[in-house]
Amino acid sequence: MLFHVRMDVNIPRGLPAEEAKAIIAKEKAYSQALQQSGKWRHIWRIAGEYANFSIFDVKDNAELHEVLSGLPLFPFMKIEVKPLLRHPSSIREDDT
Ligand SMILES: O=C(O)C[C@H]1C=CC(=O)O1
Repeated sequence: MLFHVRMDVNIPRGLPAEEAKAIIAKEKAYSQALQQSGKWRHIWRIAGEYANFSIFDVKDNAELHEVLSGLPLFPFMKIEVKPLLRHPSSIREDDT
């Protein structure tokens, strides 16, 4: 199943810089492993915001929840999810 996900990150100002740096490094490794696996299909930065639009390809809602709640930055994120399905006019082979 495909999901469009928006993640807005808000790291509290009080979090020590070294701690924030370590969490961001973990997040990058976690994200890149999921991209390698094919479950995190796309990620784009939203210009001018500490936020991204992503496309996930996972088995079901439960797997999406597991993946998202495992994000090292999860405690500092607002996440919005929209389920996607193939558009009947689509000419692309890879959007299911
Ligand atoms: O920077 C972000 O958008 C938040 C998060 C998502 C992937 C990653 O490496 O960091």
